[in-house]
Amino acid sequence: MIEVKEVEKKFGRKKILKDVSFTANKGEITCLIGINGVGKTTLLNAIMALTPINNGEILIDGEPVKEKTFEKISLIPDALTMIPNMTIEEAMEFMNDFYTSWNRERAEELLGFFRLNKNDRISSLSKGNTAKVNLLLGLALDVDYVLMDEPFSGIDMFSREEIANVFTSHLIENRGVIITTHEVNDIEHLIDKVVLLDDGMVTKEFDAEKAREDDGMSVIDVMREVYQG
Ligand SMILES: Nc1ncnc2c1ncn2[C@@H]1O[C@H](COP(=O)(O)OP(=O)(O)OP(=O)(O)O)[C@@H](O)[C@H]1O
Repeated sequence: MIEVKEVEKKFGRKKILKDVSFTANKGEITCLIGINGVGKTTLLNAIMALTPINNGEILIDGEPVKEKTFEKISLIPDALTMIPNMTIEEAMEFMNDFYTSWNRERAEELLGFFRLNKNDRISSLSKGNTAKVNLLLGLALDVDYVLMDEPFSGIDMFSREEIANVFTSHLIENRGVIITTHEVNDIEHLIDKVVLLDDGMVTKEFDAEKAREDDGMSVIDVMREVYQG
């Protein structure tokens, strides 16, 4: 389980995260929702210990992040960080050399799943295919937790659909996934848990399935209630 406890984060004098607490379980998709600039990326970076926090605590399976933690958690940023001149295959080789947790078989499977050509250069890829390569590189790591920053942002409907299909496939099964987004339309049916962020705090944390079954409310209905009163 990922436990975020009373986390506070300042940039200079500006308090971005004031008091953020939530949990994300293995085998579930947790969605962090909030408007642009609310601090979603900062929160993912904090979980990965890529940015220091000013207060609070973050635990992965009951322990603070240490070197070994990176063998069980990966962050897929909102942009691909590979050298543009590389082919997809070279990027995969690079990952293989760099990470002991790289799973060649899963990488090949993802390549087929996304119908990507491994001889294509990264610089020549469409936005949708770039997003897919980015996901491939993160999902092919054998880790328990995957953090994804806006995986659906700025890409066409068909690519979004293909990416959404990954979430219901065995390629995700049993892992704990945290996704950030400011639009839930495409992925509403995939989400197990929702964490709504506003003004540096968690305004609501709820089980999406339970809201559907018990109250007949979609994630968007709950958001409307919280944000518009
Ligand atoms: N390194 C930094 N130094 C100073 N301010 C920063 C830094 N990184 C982020 N911020 C500020 O922190 C706030 C939260 O940024 P963050 O990128 O975490 O938001 P977000 O919710 O992910 O937004 P978006 O949906 O636009 O990606 C923004 O006001 C941003 O300008």
